[in-house]
Amino acid sequence: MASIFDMTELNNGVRMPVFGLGTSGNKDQTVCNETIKAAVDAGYRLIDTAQMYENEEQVGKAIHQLELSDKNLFITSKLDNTNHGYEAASKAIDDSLEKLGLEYIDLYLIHWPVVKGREGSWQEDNIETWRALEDAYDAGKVKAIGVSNFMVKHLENLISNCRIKPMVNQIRLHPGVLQEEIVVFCEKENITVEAWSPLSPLKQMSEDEKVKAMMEKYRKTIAQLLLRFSLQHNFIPLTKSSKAERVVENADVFDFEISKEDMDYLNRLKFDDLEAPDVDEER
Ligand SMILES: NC(=O)C1=CN([C@@H]2O[C@H](COP(=O)(O)OP(=O)(O)OC[C@H]3O[C@@H](n4cnc5c(N)ncnc54)[C@H](OP(=O)(O)O)[C@@H]3O)[C@@H](O)[C@H]2O)C=CC1
Ligand SMILES: O=C1CO[C@H](CO)[C@@H](O)[C@@H]1O
Repeated sequence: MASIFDMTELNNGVRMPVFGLGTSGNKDQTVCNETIKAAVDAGYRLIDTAQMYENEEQVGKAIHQLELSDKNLFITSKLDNTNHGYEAASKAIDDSLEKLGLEYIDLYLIHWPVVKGREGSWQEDNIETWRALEDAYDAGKVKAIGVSNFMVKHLENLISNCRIKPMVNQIRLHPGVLQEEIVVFCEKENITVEAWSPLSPLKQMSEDEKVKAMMEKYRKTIAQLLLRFSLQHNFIPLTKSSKAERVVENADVFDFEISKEDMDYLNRLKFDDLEAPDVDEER
């Protein structure tokens, strides 16, 4: 991976940055302003928010301070679990556009496949909700549409019942949680994979002697090793910090390559306290 400015092409031809800034937990306007400015200065172009994070307005304000047209930002938001269903989802997309202060959103995702009150009918629910995303796509309100936390059965159901195939699936991925079945499925279906919480094993890995040796060998922090690991898997990592200096540190991952032997070691790591979420649990 040569540069933070590299782009990948989605299955509809839209180009998406290969490295992203997460914003979950950053609601404070000053924190949003400082971290988003630091990110864009460091080369991040993809910014990930969600209705659930209750910060679309703050993220919108922060990006509008940056002379958006010059910076070519790629903004993602996600449908809140309470907004499933055609009517509610259509309205929710308009709400996101308004809160973000944008004419269009680059990527809009269904956040979770199984939600409260609709757990017994997730198949129909996802098909109906997806129709709202398809119509918003046709109307130019969103430039790409996708899903998050969808496993193979959820995607199979959607793909066999939709007009427009999802372009992206955003799932939890890091050493210890590699979710191979869904990753291979997405590769086969040409659905781009984003990795959420890529830094989850920071603490666990800090106690690992081999990882400590890698830090010396590559002269990188564990956070940087984890983000590089994600890039070498061809995932788009989304990483968040409330501190501008960490946002900058996390972007400094395009000048080294983790060897195959070290990747194999990181791929084999397992942690008792880190696992993939149970996506069938209602939310
Ligand atoms: N689709 C989904 O269901 C989900 C999507 N997401 C998305 O993915 C994004 C990333 O996931 P998230 O778990 O937030 O982020 P990360 O995996 O990047 O981890 C963030 C945590 O690590 C800390 N951190 C960040 N950088 C460093 C560093 N260099 N050194 C040490 N600690 C560091 C942060 O603390 P501090 O802020 O104090 O620096 C924070 O506690 C989210 O923000 C969100 O946009 C996340 C979860 C679920
Ligand atoms: O996007 C998200 C941010 O973090 C939350 C708590 O871990 C998740 O549940 C959610 O999906």
